[in-house]
Amino acid sequence: MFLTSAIGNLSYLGVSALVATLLSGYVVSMAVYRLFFHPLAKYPGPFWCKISGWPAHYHTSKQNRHVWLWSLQQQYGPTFRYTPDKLSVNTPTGLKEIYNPKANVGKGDYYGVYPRSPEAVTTWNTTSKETHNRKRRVMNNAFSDKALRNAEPFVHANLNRWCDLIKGEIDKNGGEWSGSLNMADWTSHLIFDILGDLCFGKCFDMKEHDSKLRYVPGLMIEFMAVTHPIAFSPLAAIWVWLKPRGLNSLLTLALPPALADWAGFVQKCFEERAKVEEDIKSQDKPESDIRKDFFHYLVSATDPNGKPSYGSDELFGESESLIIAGSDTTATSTAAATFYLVRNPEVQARLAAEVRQAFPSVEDIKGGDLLQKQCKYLQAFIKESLRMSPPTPADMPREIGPGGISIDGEYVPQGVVLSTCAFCLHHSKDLYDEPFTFRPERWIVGEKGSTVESVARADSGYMPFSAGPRSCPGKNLAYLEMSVVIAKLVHQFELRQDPKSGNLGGGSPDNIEGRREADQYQLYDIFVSMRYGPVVQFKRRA
Ligand code: HEM
Repeated sequence: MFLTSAIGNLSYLGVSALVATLLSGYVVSMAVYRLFFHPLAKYPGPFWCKISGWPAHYHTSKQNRHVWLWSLQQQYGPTFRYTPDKLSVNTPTGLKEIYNPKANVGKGDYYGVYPRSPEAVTTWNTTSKETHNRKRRVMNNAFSDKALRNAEPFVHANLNRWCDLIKGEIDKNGGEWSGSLNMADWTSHLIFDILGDLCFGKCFDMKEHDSKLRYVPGLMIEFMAVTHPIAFSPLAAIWVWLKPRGLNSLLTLALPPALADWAGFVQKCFEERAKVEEDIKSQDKPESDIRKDFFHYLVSATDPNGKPSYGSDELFGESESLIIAGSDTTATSTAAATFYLVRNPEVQARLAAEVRQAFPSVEDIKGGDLLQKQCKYLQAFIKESLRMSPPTPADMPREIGPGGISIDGEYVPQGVVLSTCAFCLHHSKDLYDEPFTFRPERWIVGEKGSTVESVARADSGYMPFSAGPRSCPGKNLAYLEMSVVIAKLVHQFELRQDPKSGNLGGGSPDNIEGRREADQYQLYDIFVSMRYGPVVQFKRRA
């Protein structure tokens, strides 16, 4: 009664002053709590990051999240606080303890931002362990050794055609060096085509000069570039809360055109593929006629009652995740590999010699022990490319569950978000000598000072595919693709940087810390990565 009459007597200015005072009080007490009483108060980190998540959001929106985290590691050591409730733990034990099947952690709000509806959650973005177990079993079947053996011919068919197109570029230019080819685009077209074949049983034909689909990778980038900063913003929890309360419907109505086109492309991919499966079944064709692409494993998965496991929204979600996870990552690593080939001619020559000795004819190159175990320098080259430029370069956040967790011997309570960051670990001076120098020999015992201990130390921080139950199921496919692409390239061609392309793709001394090495392939974090160049010319190898 007294309060109502007091408020009734206040002027407009008085009410504003009261609200401002209450708000400031809240902000100040929250800041004091976060600085001095929060469970993460004892960890080092920038002042503003301890009281607010906006500095981290700023660097995310600039696509520099991984580089920024690395610069904090330089300043504060491997373990630091970078938002009020997030701790980055860039140590080999941190990596093991956070990302293992028994760790008391799960995916949280970051991932909850992505699904377009509750039914469209995927293997990648589900926050439920139960749902993940169910989905991951299906995914593991799709990536089994047998499934990969069935998939390999399609990788070669696309790759051989791509190499023929490169030869066409050489011939068009007079038969010696080709014109200048931007490998960010060329590798993207190749890997998208392979993914189309392996996932939906149909190559997208993006590598063909008359392709009408070359705009699609740009749509996907736009989707990630918009969604990733939202998912890492301090408003992510509110966003996730609002999604089933009207936000999803609003987004369906008011989606920016590029994002709507992207959703349309994914929808078309999975509807066309679902129709093929239906047609085959209705025509009672033999089992052997069915292409065992990834989609086949999803569409034929059944629950314990024999009913299809995946509804159409879920199939949409999985298709979208697979296109992004399976194409952009491998395209980035392949573009990065061509960058390191042209920047390191002596490495390129040694690779060519190794591959040509193992496979006298380019047609003989195929996955298996000879390529993937005995070609040691090739495998070291791939590892070094993925170390220097990991395609998912920043943090993979994991939220601690009830009861907390012990990390590097320290107790951290429920609700805190932990992560390691691939770019930080991969550029840690404690694990790698000269971490910004490209040196495949660091992975081979006995070469240029590498010892059993130094290689084991390097391995302990190597995490391009993450680790544990949510690590990448496509890892073996990615290694297979990279191995055959690089082997077939160096077997047939010499590659050189277009002299007129300047330092496209590399770092620059006047850039921010972490982006200053001219010979490091630069990634722009959108959870996966945007990249530019390198611009490469090709010549037939004598
Ligand atoms: C160089 C290539 C690749 C890299 C560096 C890479 C990296 C990763 C990483 C770091 C994760 C963990 C993401 C997280 O914790 O949020 C992941 C998950 C995943 N990747 Fe890959 N990936 C690659 C290729 C592929 C390919 C070729 C496919 C499939 C065609 C694929 C499918 C997936 C899926 C479905 C997940 C979600 C797994 C789960 O949550 O259980 N990836 N990948």
